[in-house]
Amino acid sequence: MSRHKIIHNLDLDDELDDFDGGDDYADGGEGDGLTEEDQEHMRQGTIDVRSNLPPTAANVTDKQIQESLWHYYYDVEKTVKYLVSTVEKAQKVSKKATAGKAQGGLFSFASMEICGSDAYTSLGSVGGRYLQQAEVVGGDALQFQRSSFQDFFHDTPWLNIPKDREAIFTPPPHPRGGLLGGSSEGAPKMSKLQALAAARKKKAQEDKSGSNTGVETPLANLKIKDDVPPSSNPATSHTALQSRLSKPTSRGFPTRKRKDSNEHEKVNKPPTPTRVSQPSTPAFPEVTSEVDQCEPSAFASTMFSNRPETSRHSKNNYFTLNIAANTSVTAANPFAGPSPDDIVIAAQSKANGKENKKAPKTNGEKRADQIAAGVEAIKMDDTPRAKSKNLNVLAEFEKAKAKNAANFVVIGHVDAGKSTLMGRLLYDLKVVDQRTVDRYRKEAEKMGKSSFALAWVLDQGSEERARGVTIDIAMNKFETEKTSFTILDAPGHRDFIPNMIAGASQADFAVLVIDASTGSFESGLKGQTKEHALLVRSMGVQRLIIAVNKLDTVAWSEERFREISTQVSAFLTAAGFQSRNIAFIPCSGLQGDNITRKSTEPAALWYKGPTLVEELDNSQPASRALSKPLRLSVGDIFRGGVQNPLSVSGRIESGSLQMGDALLAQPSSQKCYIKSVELDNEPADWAVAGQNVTVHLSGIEEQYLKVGDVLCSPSSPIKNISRFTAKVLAFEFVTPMQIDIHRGRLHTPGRIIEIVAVLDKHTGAPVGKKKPRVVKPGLVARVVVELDTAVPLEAPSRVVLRSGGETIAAGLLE
Ligand SMILES: Nc1nc2c(ncn2[C@@H]2O[C@H](COP(=O)(O)OP(=O)(O)OP(=O)(O)O)[C@@H](O)[C@H]2O)c(=O)[nH]1
Repeated sequence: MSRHKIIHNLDLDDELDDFDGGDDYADGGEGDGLTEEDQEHMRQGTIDVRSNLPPTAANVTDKQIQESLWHYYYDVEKTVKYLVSTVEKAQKVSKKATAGKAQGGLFSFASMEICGSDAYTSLGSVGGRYLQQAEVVGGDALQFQRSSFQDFFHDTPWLNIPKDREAIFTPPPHPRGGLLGGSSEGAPKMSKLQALAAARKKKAQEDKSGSNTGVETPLANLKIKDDVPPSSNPATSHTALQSRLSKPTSRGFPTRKRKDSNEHEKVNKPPTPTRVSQPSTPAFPEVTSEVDQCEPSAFASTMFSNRPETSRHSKNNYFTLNIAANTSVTAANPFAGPSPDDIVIAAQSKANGKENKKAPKTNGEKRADQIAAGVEAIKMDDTPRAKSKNLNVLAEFEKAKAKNAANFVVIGHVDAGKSTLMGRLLYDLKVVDQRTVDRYRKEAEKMGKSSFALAWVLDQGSEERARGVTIDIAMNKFETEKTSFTILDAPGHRDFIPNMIAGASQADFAVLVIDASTGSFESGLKGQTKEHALLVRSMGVQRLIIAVNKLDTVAWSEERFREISTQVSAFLTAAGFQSRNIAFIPCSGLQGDNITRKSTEPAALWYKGPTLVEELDNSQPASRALSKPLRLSVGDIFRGGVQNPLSVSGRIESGSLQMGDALLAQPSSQKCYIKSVELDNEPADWAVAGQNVTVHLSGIEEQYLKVGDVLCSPSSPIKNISRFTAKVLAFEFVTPMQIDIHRGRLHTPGRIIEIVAVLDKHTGAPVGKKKPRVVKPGLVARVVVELDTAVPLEAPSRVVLRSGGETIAAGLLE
């Protein structure tokens, strides 16, 4: 049985009895308090042992026999063996002592030196190891000791000991341990009889001083924390224990319930792994502030491990603290603690005000809220408004003959080389200058991550740089002759898929980066390569450019390129991409081959197709929902414009806006006004669908706006809904279940309450059973989703449904 189990199986009462009896063990009683059964065992055992002892051990007393019998649980054989060996040892000592005496009695004195101060102070009593041994065996040795002692001093006047006969007391070689005090760790192991004698001595001292230290120590170890109500468990409460432990007892031996002669030793050993340990200090600062609390011993912890959790140290507290602590220490230990997905969602739901859900309001509170809302509604808005130029924005847009604008999201498995590829592209197009890249290179080298220098052009966060992983969408712009592009560099790590979804929701098309190096393509395909491709497709992305990257690692093998292209295009067409909308480019982001210039590598000359930038420029201009009502998804909120107004940035999904326009923020239903507009950090009078814009607002306070909200025109507002029907493609098994609903930056909890039908992928007609209980991965189904709170959503928004950190389905609101 494991030690853990042994300790758990101990009976508390038994153990406490042992504590009671442990000291009585040495009180000299001869079986006082023994049960009748024990007395009979003892009587018979004494007879048996005596009859088995050899003549050399004739001097052994009944008391010694009985102590040994008790120790060995009436095992006659062991008792005899033990007593014989003890007598033999004593006789050896005695012989040596005799020899010593013959040499002037110095040996016995030397022996006393070995015993050290114990022997000296316990002279004639117990405690000194040597003397004690002699006393136990009785007979010759002890007599010899005493006589030799007397002999030694017979010619010595009192207190006038000649120098050459003075004792030199040397301390014991090890700190004294065990029952005589001090730690038993590192101390020489006591013999059993030494332990008995030590216990006697201790008892005698306690009797003298009237103190009860013998029970106080285990009691202190068993101390139950004050926050456990004493009455909750009378058998184990502090007072109950104290009264039990300090109860006087007349028994000479502990009761026979003892299971193992070594149990004390066991429970006094260092803490077991089962101990309910406090979390380490740095992670839980709040907990460490309570260091004044007594820690229970290992024994007590084990015995009381079932006690109710205290409010202060409840598991919940640990969990909350853990998250809080880890969010700030991720740089030190990046992947410790809760997953970044948890952190992202926790932070965003906090921003959405969904953390710490309040208790339902009372009627009185509701009435007060209504009155406050009414007052708010009739309040005069005295914020100075920007004067509208009353432009015909669509006509202005036509006139401007602006370049095509396109957003593309860069997706792919973690470490496929997405950021490096985009960093290279920006560097080669001179969007990023040489000095900046040199600086990144030096800094990256210092951190031992020199290969990430180009990725740092996109990965600007210190945590991203320390971890070498993209965490959030990085936005960058560049222009070709025909098009103004916005790069949305998405994280590849599965923990940051919510951020990838936010990026994909703003994209007109996608660049899928695949790591062609040996083994990486295969593992990426099983990982996020497929998931990302499926996600962007479900979110309405139709065009995909596949950058078959890191071809430098496989010597620009055309065969490898073909193999990857074949496998990936088979998967993509199965996922709903049309072959004319997908293109493959062999490239090396690190070396810059086939990104903005054709590769000059001799091994890469087999490729005659376009570079990545050329392929990007071939993209058809994205259609803009210019004539539809305004919908601006809030991607970021900040203060900092002229006179510090509240500013938001995001993509205009549909419609248009201009300075001075009134807006409605949903779901808060707060009205506000556009004070000024910025496009690409330049002031502008207006902006249209498809553009990423910054608007500085007036007439609204921060608490009414959150990331993921929608700004719309008050005349055609988006509605807040708490239930919708959607046509979704299942990535995993879908059943009525708890989910998180993602639309762009909006995340909200809810549940699938009904699976209406599984649908034919091509016709959209219901197939199979009505209201099936489960949708298998790969099938399309119509589901009804209920949200915890009403949010601005409308058909035909694209939503992603996730559960437990996995994307389970994605599709369109109906
Ligand atoms: N040999 C070689 N290594 C490359 C190439 N492109 C990127 N790498 C290396 O691959 C590693 C990962 O590059 P990143 O650009 O951070 O990859 P990523 O896909 O952006 O990573 P996440 O955004 O975290 O998913 C870095 O060490 C790069 O130097 C390439 O073309 N050839």
